[in-house]
Amino acid sequence: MELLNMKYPYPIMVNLAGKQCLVIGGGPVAERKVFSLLEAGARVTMISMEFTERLAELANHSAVVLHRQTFHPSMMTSEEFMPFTLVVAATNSAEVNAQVYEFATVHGKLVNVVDQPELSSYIQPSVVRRGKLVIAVSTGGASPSAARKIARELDNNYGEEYEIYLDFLSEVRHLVQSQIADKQARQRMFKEMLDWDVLEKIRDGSFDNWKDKLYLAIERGPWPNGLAGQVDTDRPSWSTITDFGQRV
Ligand SMILES: C[C@@]1(CC(=O)O)C2=NC(=C\c3[nH]c(c(CCC(=O)O)c3CC(=O)O)Cc3[nH]c(c(CC(=O)O)c3CCC(=O)O)/C=C3\N/C(=C\2)[C@@H](CCC(=O)O)[C@]3(C)CC(=O)O)/[C@H]1CCC(=O)O
Ligand SMILES: NC(=O)c1ccc[n+]([C@@H]2O[C@H](COP(=O)([O-])OP(=O)(O)OC[C@H]3O[C@@H](n4cnc5c(N)ncnc54)[C@H](O)[C@@H]3O)[C@@H](O)[C@H]2O)c1
Repeated sequence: MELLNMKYPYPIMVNLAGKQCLVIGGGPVAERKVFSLLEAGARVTMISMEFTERLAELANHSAVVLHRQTFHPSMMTSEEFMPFTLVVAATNSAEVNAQVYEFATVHGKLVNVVDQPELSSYIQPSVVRRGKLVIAVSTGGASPSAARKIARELDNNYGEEYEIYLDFLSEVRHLVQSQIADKQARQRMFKEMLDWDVLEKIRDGSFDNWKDKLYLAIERGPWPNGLAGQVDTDRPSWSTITDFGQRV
């Protein structure tokens, strides 16, 4: 079976809020990994002989815990290792990084090895963030520069307005879920509301006013309870959901 031979990375968004993560190494690459872990709300512990200035500064503000020492598997009993959800091997020694990998894998931890993508159990993509919208680009280690370049292109195409847009979509989705009982009606609404010119409204400053009117209209209803197509004439008809948002 074709599927059995596939070995593509499995793309998931991991919730690391409040999770303990361990980073071995304290150079610029470790620093980059630590900043993205902190952005995800992780609690970071580091082991390294040396640390960059910014890492030392983070430690001064209690954002990370630093252990200034050489990594050796024996220095951590498995009990101590238990709290770590994931591990990053970011020293400049391929041998030490491979040791970290072995050690972490034996203990069932997710591990990123910065110089050996083939060992990594996860690879870090290049990321564009707009609030709830996360666009991740990966080449699976083939060309980190290409991943970065493509992410920059997306960065130019998806402006800051997407943060407000995603908050809006999330909010209106909850509102629709509470107001429209019929599943088909809801799903059609979710699809068709993407055709409303919301991004345009955010850009031209008319969004807040329009949103208030839209929410009132959704709350006012009434919305169909029957099957698609069986809608009373005084209710917003199926054919007008697309332009419902434009008319409020
Ligand atoms: C996306 C990003 C995320 C991040 O790290 O935060 C990331 N690398 C970034 C930048 C970058 N890295 C390197 C350059 C120099 C130019 C070049 O070499 O191309 C640049 C470009 C730059 O700095 O502009 C050098 C490099 N990187 C790796 C190796 C080792 C090797 O290939 O063996 C070497 C060679 C070391 C050497 O030999 O000197 C390995 C990995 N780098 C990855 C991720 C993973 C694969 C991502 C993928 O392709 O899917 C992977 C496998 C492991 C991992 O880290 O998970 C981040 C962009 C952040 C942003 O968006 O701004
Ligand atoms: N994944 C990526 O995006 C990427 C990008 C560039 C480079 N790299 C690779 O990452 C490696 C690290 O890059 P860097 O610029 O941060 O290197 P660096 O040389 O500046 O820092 C290495 C760090 O590892 C620590 N270290 C070394 N041996 C150790 C040990 N036995 N125990 C504990 N700490 C130890 C050092 O004290 C230092 O803080 C590079 O050698 C390169 O192979 C990866």
